Amino acid sequence: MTNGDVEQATMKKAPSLLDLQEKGNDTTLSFKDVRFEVGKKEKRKEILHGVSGQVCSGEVLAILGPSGAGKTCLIDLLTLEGKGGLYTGDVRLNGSPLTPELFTKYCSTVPQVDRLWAFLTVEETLMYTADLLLKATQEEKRRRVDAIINTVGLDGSRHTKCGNQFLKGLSGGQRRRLSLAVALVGSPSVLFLDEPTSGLDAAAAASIMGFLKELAKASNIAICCTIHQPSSAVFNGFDRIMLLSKGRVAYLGPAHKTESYFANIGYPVPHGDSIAEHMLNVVNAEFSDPKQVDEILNQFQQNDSGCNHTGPLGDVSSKGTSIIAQTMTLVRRHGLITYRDPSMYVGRMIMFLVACIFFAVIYIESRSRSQDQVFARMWLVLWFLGVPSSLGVVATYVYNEEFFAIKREVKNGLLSPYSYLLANLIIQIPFMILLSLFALAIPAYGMVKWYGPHFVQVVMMYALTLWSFEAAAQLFSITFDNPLMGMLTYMNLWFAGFLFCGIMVRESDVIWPFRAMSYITYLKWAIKNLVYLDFIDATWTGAVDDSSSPTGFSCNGSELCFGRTGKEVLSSMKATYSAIDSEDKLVENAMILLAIGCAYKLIYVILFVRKSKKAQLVYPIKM
Ligand SMILES: Nc1ncnc2c1ncn2[C@@H]1O[C@H](COP(=O)(O)OP(=O)(O)OP(=O)(O)O)[C@@H](O)[C@H]1O
Repeated sequence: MTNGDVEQATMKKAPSLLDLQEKGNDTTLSFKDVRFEVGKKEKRKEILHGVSGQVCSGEVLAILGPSGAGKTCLIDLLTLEGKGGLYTGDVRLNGSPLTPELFTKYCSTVPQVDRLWAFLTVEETLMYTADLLLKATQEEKRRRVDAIINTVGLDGSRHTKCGNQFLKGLSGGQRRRLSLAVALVGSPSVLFLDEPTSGLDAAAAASIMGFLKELAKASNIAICCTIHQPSSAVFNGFDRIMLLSKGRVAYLGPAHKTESYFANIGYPVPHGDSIAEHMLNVVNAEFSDPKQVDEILNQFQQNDSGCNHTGPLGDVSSKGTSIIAQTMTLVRRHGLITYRDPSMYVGRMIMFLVACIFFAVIYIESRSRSQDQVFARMWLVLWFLGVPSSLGVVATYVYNEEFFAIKREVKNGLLSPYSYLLANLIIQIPFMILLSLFALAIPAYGMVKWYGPHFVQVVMMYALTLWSFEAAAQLFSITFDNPLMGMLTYMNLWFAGFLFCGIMVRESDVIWPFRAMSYITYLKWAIKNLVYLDFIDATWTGAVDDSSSPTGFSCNGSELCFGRTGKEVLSSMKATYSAIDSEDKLVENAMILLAIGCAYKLIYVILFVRKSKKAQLVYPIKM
């Protein structure tokens, strides 16, 4: 028995979403004379040339067309998802202009690229979605999730992780079905799917289209999808189609009337060809006669009466949980993901431990705290701080991926960006302390004997440094869409921090405006405090009282002579490294570091909220 058979078999037993017969109110998404143009002045190019149509509840509208016809641009416009360019026209939901708020309440999207949480199973993914979205008892949510799993035929895979390129999990088709299942949790009135059959074999594609048709009817949902190259079986799953070519409508109407329409305008389907294949061929501007394509486009008369519902939209009172409830769910969800996914923290913990043990072995002689090991000990602090903090670059990548998944959830009304930011902070802080313990406990305190009584202060200062770097990593993770750009910027910041930390070059030797870097680098403030805490109260060997020396001590003729006490050693070091503090400035330094970290975090929060809520508005037509 194959997986599919098991799924089919189980489908018969449990109730499906279609059996629940939750019929929403009648809905019409209408769009009139929508246009999309890019470029300015003489480079201006119109891509959608006044497209009109509508999607009604209970039916599936498929947007078809050859490559470059404008399908993605149209679905982007309808889902307020554009990426640059000017969108104009009139898009309405039951007569009201479609705003981002209305979209979040009543619509849901299934993007072409599945943005699933790789380390969660099918069941966990849907249960967390239900927890985030629905005001219902656990039992009600469980029942709904079970029905959805059964509906999309994933019962046999309910405990399989979603997976990604590194983790084996669901197959491509199963991932598509899970993305659809996630979108169904909130019972949307309008469902948009971008290429729902991409990556599926012919049978799976036909089955998903058949299911969508049934779902549209059973739940009274308006479904709008783009399809690249439908097979005959897939084509039969559409109620209505909109055929696009060169950004214009070549046909809009019932799918079953397509064949007669093309025959009437002089393009009958040749014997043996499928209607889907034929119509895509005759409107293909790149591979057919352009005059023929223009003729077909000019012949089309918009007379699709369709529906025109203007009544109230569906009841959404059972949707939308409080920010606190969402935060708690997200803490549980991301706690579990963090536990399972080594890329964010667990991998770094191991790398911190290994890297710091390596440095401790290399600098093992510095445990003697003798005069000739003073600088070695300071360098060790720098390595302990510098190398682990550079690994924050991993976070830049991971947060970038996470952002796009969260953005999708914000768009589909699952959560507020503030809940995510709060949950992230709640998880981040203990992990920063854990990371610090991995970096310091064995290597620093076990191996090179850092000054024990200051353990807690050192760990806290170290955790604060890591948190500040993490804030920068988060900011750069969303500054650019491309994670590589964020990673490069993070590494630049880190290198600048290393250069201007007060050890490599004297602050006073650096010309302005570069000197400003030494004030905003994290490492400088962290090194000051960590060196101070390890040095100040420890006893140093090799120096003895010497009343004949102006310093009051000497080292049996050795030139490497820093002092007997921590204070003397730090004062001597300060002559070479102005960044070293011999006075207690622990609180001041920590506060400066915290302020820099908070500044990065604040910019991150502002950018995150703006970007995650960003919607491409469709402007009214210019008169
Ligand atoms: N921002 C943009 N700037 C310039 N041209 C654009 C932009 N966005 C889309 N286009 C152009 O508009 C046309 C329609 O693009 P669109 O992605 O909507 O096609 P499509 O029908 O979805 O094609 P495919 O099936 O191959 O994905 C293409 O020629 C594309 O190059």
